[in-house]
Amino acid sequence: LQLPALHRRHRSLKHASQQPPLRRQRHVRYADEAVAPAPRASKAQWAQLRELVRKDWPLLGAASVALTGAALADVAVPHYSSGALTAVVAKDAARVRAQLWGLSIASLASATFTGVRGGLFWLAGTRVVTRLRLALFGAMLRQDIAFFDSTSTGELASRLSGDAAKVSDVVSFNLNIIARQTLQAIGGCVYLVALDPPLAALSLCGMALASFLTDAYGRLSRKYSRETSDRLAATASTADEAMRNVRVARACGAEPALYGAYERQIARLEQVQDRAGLVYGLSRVALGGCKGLAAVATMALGAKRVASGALAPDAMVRFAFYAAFVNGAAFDVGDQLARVEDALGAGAAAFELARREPVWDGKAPPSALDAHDAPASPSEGRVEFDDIRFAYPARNESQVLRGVSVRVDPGERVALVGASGSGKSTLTKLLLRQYGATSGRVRLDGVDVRDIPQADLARRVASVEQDPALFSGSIRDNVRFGLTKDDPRAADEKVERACAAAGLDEVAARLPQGLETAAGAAGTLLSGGQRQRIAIARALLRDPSIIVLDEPSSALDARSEALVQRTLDRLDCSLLIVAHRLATIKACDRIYVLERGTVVEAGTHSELVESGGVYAGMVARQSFGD
Ligand SMILES: Nc1ncnc2c1ncn2[C@@H]1O[C@H](COP(=O)(O)OP(=O)(O)OP(=O)(O)O)[C@@H](O)[C@H]1O
Repeated sequence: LQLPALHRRHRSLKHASQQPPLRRQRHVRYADEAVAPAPRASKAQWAQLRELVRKDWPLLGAASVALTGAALADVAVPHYSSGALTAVVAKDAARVRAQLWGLSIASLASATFTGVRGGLFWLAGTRVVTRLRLALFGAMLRQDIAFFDSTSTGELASRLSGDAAKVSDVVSFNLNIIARQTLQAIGGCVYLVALDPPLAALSLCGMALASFLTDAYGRLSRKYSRETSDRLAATASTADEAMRNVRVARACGAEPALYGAYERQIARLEQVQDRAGLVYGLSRVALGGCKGLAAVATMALGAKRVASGALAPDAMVRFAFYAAFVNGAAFDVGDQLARVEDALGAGAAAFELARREPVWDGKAPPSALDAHDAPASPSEGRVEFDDIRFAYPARNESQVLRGVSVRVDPGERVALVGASGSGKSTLTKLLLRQYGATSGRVRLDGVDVRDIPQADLARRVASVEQDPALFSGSIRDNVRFGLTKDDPRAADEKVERACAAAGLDEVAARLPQGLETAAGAAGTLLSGGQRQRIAIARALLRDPSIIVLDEPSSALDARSEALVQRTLDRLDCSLLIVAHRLATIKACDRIYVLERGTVVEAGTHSELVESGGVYAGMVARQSFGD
């Protein structure tokens, strides 16, 4: 599952815009349509499975040798057990002993080889699931941000855990059983034909009918399996959203509504699982019936042939043993083949995701995973938004930015103000290259941001979001998040300096373990203001040439606000601030006022107040886009 070479992923905007909408690429189907047999697992899925196991060929080779040994030993078992039985009936003690010795050796050999085979296949399966999960997680990290707008994290987690495990079972168990039972069935068939060809032909007809039924069941089960995994992903996504937002849910008394939503998703899942169970039951009835009738017919013909003298009674006993042995093996092969198809059906979405190419434009890929060695370019922090038009991919029809031009010169502080929804944050997202402009250019130091490797862009532009995201780990870990240990910027004294500049030191002094205090999953153990300071310290530590600051309107108290303001004043890098506070705005070199995706005014605080326009109205109302 190596991702294709980078150059193949360079796409033109035109190409990108021809991609089908993301919704259509996903496979969650909720309609309770009649279940039609699904096509066989596609060649692509088999090819991906082969690719996954390729590195484990030595392991699988050794497992196959053990498997062949186990199968041969197993084929010998009915020979000795039927021989022992006929010797017992004939009261031939010497033959009974000889047969029992043979049976003991065959059984011990079978047990040993089976153990080795099982262990080695298990190991191979573990490696496959690890590789698939890594490929999936890497693919997720590489996706364009628009992908995450239309795919829930719960669904992705479900692909990563459940679907990947199913695919690994194919290697650990299913293919292993298929190979073993196929060898046993072939060996047994050879034995049957050698014993009595007409009787063998009848037995084989019964098996052919059973395999036809198994195949039909396999197709249905594959379809159900795909549906089950999609619906499981949907339930995971509902649960994930509810758990992530449990505090809001509690505050709104929304638990019953959330429970109801989950219950509906589970009911849909149950529906498809019920149908799958019914089909499974019916298939067992048909297969069991077919097996039983084939055994009766074989016995009847065998009895006739023994009565006519065409077949020795001893040979008939052997035949009965081997017919049951081959029947069992053939049945298992069919059953396991259905499970393989089933698992590949369930894993199809995971495979597709692992191979999904992010939709992007420009020379550099959108994820730093693909640009480890990008050299740090010198940067002066000059930004130009040049006649930007933009609509979010998930909402193509509504233009959020309509011809916006904004400039930030090196070392300048520039504020974006305007009513909620006017497009201020969106503009900053284009600088961070979370999305690509539909038309127009965003340049950093004269270079289109789409051509700057993501790792380099992350070095030059730091961002402080309105509601900063934190990761599990300590406050210190969160401040140096993303920096490697050998990065000189991650040194303890630098972290402490950045924390002091952001006012985090006094927060840490009040916490039991200072900067080592856990932030809690998603920063739940800290207040909004504390999270904001961590994000500011994180940005300062990176020593960027420009900081994008989406200012919260209320997360900091007056004292912290003054402290952060003083810190910002001392910075010599450029600042692009989505501003909500007069103190911040006044200190800016230029202010752009946005209204419904266009710049309606630009200038300094005093110029704009004097002009008596939209901004002057905001100042009069003391309201800056809240
Ligand atoms: N990921 C997204 N997908 C689709 N539409 C979005 C997305 N993010 C924002 N929008 C829409 O884009 C418009 C502009 O949003 P934006 O966040 O840029 O506004 P803003 O001026 O920063 O507002 P605020 O001051 O409230 O943060 C809004 O109508 C919003 O609904």
